[in-house]
Amino acid sequence: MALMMLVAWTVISVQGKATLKSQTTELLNKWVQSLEDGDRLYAQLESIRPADCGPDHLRRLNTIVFHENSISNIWYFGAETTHAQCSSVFGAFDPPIDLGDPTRGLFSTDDRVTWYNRPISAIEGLYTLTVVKKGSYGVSFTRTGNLAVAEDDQFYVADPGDPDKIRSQASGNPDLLTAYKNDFGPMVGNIYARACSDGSISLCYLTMISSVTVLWENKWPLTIFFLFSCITGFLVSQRVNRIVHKMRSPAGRIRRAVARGGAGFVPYYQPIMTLEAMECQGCEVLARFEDEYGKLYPDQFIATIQELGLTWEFTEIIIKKALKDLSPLLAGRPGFKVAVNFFQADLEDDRIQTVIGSPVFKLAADAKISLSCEILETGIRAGTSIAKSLEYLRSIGCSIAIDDFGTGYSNLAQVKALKPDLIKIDKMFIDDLTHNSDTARSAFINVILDLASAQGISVCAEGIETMEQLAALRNRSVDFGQGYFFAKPMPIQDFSLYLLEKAMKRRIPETERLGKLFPLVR
Ligand SMILES: Nc1nc2c(ncn2[C@@H]2O[C@@H]3COP(=O)(O)O[C@H]4[C@@H](O)[C@H](n5cnc6c(=O)[nH]c(N)nc65)O[C@@H]4COP(=O)(O)O[C@H]3[C@H]2O)c(=O)[nH]1
Repeated sequence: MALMMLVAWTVISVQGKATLKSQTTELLNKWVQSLEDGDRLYAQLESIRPADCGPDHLRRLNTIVFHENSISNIWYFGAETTHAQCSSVFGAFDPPIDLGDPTRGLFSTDDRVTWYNRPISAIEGLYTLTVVKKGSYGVSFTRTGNLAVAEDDQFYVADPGDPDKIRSQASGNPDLLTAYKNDFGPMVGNIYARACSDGSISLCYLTMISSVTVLWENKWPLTIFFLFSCITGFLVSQRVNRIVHKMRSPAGRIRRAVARGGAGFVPYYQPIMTLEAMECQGCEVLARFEDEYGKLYPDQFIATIQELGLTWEFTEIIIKKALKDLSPLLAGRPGFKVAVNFFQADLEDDRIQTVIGSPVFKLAADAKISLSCEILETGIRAGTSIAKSLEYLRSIGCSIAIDDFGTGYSNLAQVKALKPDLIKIDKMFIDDLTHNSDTARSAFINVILDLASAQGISVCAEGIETMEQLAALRNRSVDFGQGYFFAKPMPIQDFSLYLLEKAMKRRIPETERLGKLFPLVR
């Protein structure tokens, strides 16, 4: 945008400078013409007799002014060469006005006219530029603009009688600039530019022309400038919007979190219980996410992770965090299974060596934690190399679980081929399970149980919420269960307490037995 504005501004400046230069040259020519007119006039004026400021004298002065193009007023000084006796515009002065040296300029400002800094109320409001005096007469020129020259920040006024001669000067004098501003009338404004002369004197003619004039006279750069501004403004705002939106979108947030090594991802743990002994034999690791923009739940970010192709990076982050959380907790619990959800994409194709061969498995082995790889039933597709990956995982000590079983369309042969250690029956089959239920879903559970028992595969029921569901599952000899009935997924602090509490309860019968063996003697 800055570049576009620079281009637009350069175009305007170049155009503006050209305009200023031509206007300055025009002004200079008019000025020289005026001076020549004045010179021609003096001889004629000196011949006027009698010069007494009487009606006849004034009429003759007026007649001369009438026929002149560039002369606006004729002054008569008489014997007192510094005192104006009369003028063609103002008539006779009584008493005469002391003008001092009338070869100097007269400047007018908005609210007063100053002649040598002395207000002359009689001619207030009129704009007379310069009086050039020769002999008894002086002339004021028709306003053609003043000629000014500038060198660096010095500001000079040219002598009207000799444009090459500098008569007055000011350095940043605001009064003088104001005076010029007014003398230039509507042309003058807040922009001034220099058009340097080519001559030997290193002076630049300075004129001031309003920015409005410059822009107005150069409509096309102005149009381009505004168009550029509008378009760039629009594009920039769009871009900013997109960036902000991207940053706040789930995709942006997840990408940032993964890039920062998993900041914002927190593993939660949900206990997996043995339904016979009702003991916590393992847990499922379920990811949660929270950053400065708030929380995201798995149904909001799991698909995004897949779309971004960050599946393994994410799984590694979760496994590492879970191992760090659980290592101190599971030291005395051999056989405790930590189930982690895997993405199907990571188990397919050539990812097996690069991805599955990850150091996280070594970390798990070092911490003596047995991982269980959960893979969605919907992820089982014929013709993929998923079986090879699962074989590899099994070889490094990972057990295999088919998650959300019943929601996919895998046939039993496909499932058998994968040789899973565990099948997790989806919650929807558990939802309408009652003690005596004989619905189609409940019949499906029986089929799975038969299949699993024939193949030596364990079964876990997901989403157990009620005592009734639990009873029905225990009656069917389902091995494991998971659900809000036992506990919701929880952060590591709560999960540690949960395990501790369970361990304490297990010891109670022992304590009771001890109590019986060694009753308290009071
Ligand atoms: N209504 C009800 N819900 C229960 C009950 N017991 C457990 N759940 C919920 O059911 C989901 C079980 O996990 P899932 O089938 O693996 O389904 C998971 C899993 O497929 C995926 N997911 C979660 N964390 C991860 C992860 O770290 N990696 C991968 N790849 N997927 C994950 O997101 C899914 C949803 O996870 P969550 O929202 O944590 O939802 C969890 C859990 O909170 C219950 O009794 N009632």
